[in-house]
Amino acid sequence: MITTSPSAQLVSPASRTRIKMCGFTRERDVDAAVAAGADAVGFVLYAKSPRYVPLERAAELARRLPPFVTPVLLFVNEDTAKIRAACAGVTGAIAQFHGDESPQDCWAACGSEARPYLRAARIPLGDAGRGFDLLKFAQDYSQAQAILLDAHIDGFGGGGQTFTWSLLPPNVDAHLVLSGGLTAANVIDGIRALRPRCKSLAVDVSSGIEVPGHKGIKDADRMSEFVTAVRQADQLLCNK
Ligand SMILES: O=C(O)c1ccccc1N[C@@H]1O[C@H](COP(=O)(O)O)[C@@H](O)[C@H]1O
Repeated sequence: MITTSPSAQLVSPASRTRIKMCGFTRERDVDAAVAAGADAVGFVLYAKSPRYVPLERAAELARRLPPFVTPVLLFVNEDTAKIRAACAGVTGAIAQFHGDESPQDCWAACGSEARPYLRAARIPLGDAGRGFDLLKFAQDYSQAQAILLDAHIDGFGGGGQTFTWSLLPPNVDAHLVLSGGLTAANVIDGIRALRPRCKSLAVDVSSGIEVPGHKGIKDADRMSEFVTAVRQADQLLCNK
């Protein structure tokens, strides 16, 4: 017989928010992310990023991952042949397109090979977010496995900035991944604001799990706190 403490709550599978952590450069941080409960671990293959790792290094780090933790390769306006080669070099990898890639670019690099990919939608900061047509974007990139929402900043991403979640449309016919400036302190609000608006919601964090001032160097405590906060959000939404 399975017993639970009176205060224990079962979280239904539908309400378990998947967590991607991104921008890894070190073995110990990858291991800590897995231990904390990350579902996906991202590697930035964009040479201008402070979190950049060459493909061989990403592949080496990804080999540490246990089954059912997905490696994600992040690209910004990369050459199609290089994307294909990179994905082929990392077992089980999915791609994240974070630049100006068109639907056709994404299809040529991944879709035509039946490889899942995420497409980043870079939402303008503040009130300007109102002008971003997420419904059209989701339709244009309907072949993507999910649309990843990030704040529009210089340098394409990883800036630790939030956009205004409340300005997004109430009904988006897509799986969404919320990112951009998430931390253990704000992710509960983010999940509560976004999950009712889409088919499913996952979250993605990079800056918010780093040692302050050290891009690409992750903090094990921050990773655990982030996962704990996401699980609290799941409980809150489960009990509504
Ligand atoms: O991490 C980077 O340096 C980066 C560079 C270029 C494009 C995207 C990048 N990171 C991604 O941006 C989002 C949000 O990150 P943050 O939590 O606000 O730091 C996330 O998907 C990162 O992987």
